[in-house]
Amino acid sequence: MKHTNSFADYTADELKGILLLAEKIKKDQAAWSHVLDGKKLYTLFEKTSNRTYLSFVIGMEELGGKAYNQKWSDSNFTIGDLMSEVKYVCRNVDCIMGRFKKAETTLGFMKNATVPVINGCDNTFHPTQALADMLTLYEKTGRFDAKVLYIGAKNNTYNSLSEIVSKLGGTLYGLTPFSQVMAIGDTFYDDLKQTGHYVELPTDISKDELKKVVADVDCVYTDTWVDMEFFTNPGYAEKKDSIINMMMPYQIDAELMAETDTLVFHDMPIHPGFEITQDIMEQHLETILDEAENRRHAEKGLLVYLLTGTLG
Ligand SMILES: NC(=O)NCCC[C@H](N)C(=O)O
Repeated sequence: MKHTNSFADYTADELKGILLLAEKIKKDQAAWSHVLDGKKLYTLFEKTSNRTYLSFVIGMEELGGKAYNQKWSDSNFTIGDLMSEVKYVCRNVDCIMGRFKKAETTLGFMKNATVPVINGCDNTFHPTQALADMLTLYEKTGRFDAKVLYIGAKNNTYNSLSEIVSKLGGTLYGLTPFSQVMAIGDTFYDDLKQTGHYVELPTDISKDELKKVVADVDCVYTDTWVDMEFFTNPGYAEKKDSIINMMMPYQIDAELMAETDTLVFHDMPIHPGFEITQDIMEQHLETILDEAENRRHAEKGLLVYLLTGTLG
């Protein structure tokens, strides 16, 4: 029984196995349409969602299983003892996917659950997005050891992407002038640096130097400058202008992407005019939609692995 939160809990071979399984299922969906017959997935959303909801619910159905969705606000998890509620849920379902605002809640579920719990994005990690990103990179480059330049806020998506790229032998270059408040261990980034596959770029890097990195990598990746729940944080309105001013020099724009065929990824929802310009978004939208669709395919590989113990 295995939970999915930090990729520190997975070996590189396991991750490659899940991605290859995902690719196999994607190429012959009919052959896998009964593999999870009778299996039940409970999906819980405290944070809002489009891709995580659709990909898990439809993915589970395509594998022969069923997903039962619940809004966090309609649930009883916060009005009583969490441990006993989680244990009760596990008497009913085979797997839990939770998208919670805080890592403490994700970890509370993982500590008490007797079925696999998948983190569907909290304030620290977004592992299923990272699996979809690697599947997309593998499809487009034929390699697991891809080179990725992430430009944007240091956040949940960044953490999981950094973990998986470095674990699979690629290189993650991070240009992250702004950091979200996250419940991450003190040594997380130092440990990544120790791998030799994670490089933090100086925020005063010149545009010419940055363009050289862009030309050298397989993919430039960006995400929203503030996580979705951040909008409701007290004080956000006052901070908004300073965040925009700080981040605007790092926008993915035509000048940065000139004379290169480097891929552009975004985990969506996109905010054109902020982390990426409208023209660059439109130019790379098919790739971004391939990446978004791959949420479902990557999660199908993960669900089959977690619920059957096989990598196909
Ligand atoms: N594809 C997604 O699941 N996107 C939304 C989550 C990422 C973003 N960093 C957030 O937490 O709001």
